[in-house]
Amino acid sequence: MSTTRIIFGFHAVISRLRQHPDSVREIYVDAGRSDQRIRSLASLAESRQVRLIFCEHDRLEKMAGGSRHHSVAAIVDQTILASSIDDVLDALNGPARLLILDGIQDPHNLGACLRVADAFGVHAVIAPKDRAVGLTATVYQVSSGAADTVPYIAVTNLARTMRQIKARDIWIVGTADDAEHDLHDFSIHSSVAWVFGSEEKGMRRLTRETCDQLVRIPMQGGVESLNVSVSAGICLFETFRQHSGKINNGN
Ligand SMILES: C[S@@+](CC[C@H](N)C(=O)[O-])C[C@H]1O[C@@H](n2cnc3c(N)ncnc32)[C@H](O)[C@@H]1O
Repeated sequence: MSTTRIIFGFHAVISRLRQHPDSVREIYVDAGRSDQRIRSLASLAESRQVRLIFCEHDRLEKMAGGSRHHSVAAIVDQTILASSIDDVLDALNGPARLLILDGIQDPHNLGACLRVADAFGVHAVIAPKDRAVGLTATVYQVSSGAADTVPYIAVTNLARTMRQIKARDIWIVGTADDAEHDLHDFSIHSSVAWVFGSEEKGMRRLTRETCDQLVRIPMQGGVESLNVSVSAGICLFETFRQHSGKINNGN
């Protein structure tokens, strides 16, 4: 028997319908809405043969349990995009791009990290099973569908997983505002795993020590550090920029 979960919001529900229509059991829509957005969703659901149920606003509120639902929810089967890092790496036929998140607590940050991971072609997001938020309904919603496109792999021992990644010739770059190397002067390896720390404490000591190199994003103002998803966006954009430059220059 497969486990189900509830996802909320137009982006999350539409993305799930497009990526994994067979996993969508039913969709709930606020009966008070009949605008164009709802009509497009209804026609997409019909084309994928998924039942759309118009219900009272209160029912959606209860289903959402405090999350913002934007008048739409869906009951879906849990999808597992990949169960191990080896699954992901074995399926690649080019350089790897990975994102390692060491203990993100805030679902908004994890959702935003998944979103930038999707935008910049990350092959998997890896995080510890314990002391990290995991794929909650809010993460799904904030990720705007990226939780359905980027494999999220929760591991028991992050440092051990990092060593496995290194053994596959992937360069591991940790990020910290006190790192010696500056992102400006940093040539990013073709296969790279970026590591980001938690909101409050940054990377744990062992995680930091297991990195091949540490890099900082230069900042000008008075704040000590950037938000983790903003940092991930900057580093992944820079990776994308350098790697596409290499392709364009024929290197
Ligand atoms: C909010 S910061 C953590 C701040 C925490 N107080 C610390 O001591 O690291 C969350 C994560 O974003 C990344 N980050 C934030 N600012 C950065 C910067 N200027 N350069 C590199 N990474 C940064 C790091 O991965 C950091 O662990």
